[in-house]
Amino acid sequence: MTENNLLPFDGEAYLFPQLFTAAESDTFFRRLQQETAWKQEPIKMFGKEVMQPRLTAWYGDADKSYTYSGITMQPRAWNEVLTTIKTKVESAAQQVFSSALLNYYRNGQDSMGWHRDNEKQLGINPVIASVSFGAARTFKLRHYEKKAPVVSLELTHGSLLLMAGTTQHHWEHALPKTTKVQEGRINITFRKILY
Ligand SMILES: O=C(O)CCC(=O)C(=O)O
Ligand SMILES: [Fe+2]
Repeated sequence: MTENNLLPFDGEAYLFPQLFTAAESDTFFRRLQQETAWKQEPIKMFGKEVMQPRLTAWYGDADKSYTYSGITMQPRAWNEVLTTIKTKVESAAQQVFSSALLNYYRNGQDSMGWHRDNEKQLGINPVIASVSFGAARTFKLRHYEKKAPVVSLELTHGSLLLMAGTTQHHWEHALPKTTKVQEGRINITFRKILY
């Protein structure tokens, strides 16, 4: 990997700030916003059902369903725009993906809490490829056991973040709420589901 590792120890994270040009990214944002089957899903939090603070959709190879934060998602078939993005991401990541979780953060009040992408279905040291379009948002990683240090990144329009190695064991990540952003952001995390 020619990019610099952003994590000081216990994992790997690499940022490609401009995998896609601004013009490509504008088109992808608009198409993903319009063509995706967005839904707001409930999630169990301390035994209570609450709505997730974002819209989501799950796409992927037909034989790979996925359980994420307690919800099992049936994948929709890859469409043209996702296939185009996936092909470019696979060549940057040097790895093939089976599935994609799409997240639509409608504004700065939409968010994702601290978690690790450590489901057994992803294997021991998964590569997670995270592409962002639309409003730039701050993404945070922090060491899981120590809750520090915190590494903050700006995920800008057309960027790719790769998390690899032992990151999902030792680091958790989040997309915090912010009052500074009024515009939407669409994120796609490509994953490889093994079974
Ligand atoms: O929106 C982001 O950048 C984070 C998404 C994420 O962590 C996930 O889908 O697991
Ligand atoms: Fe995640």
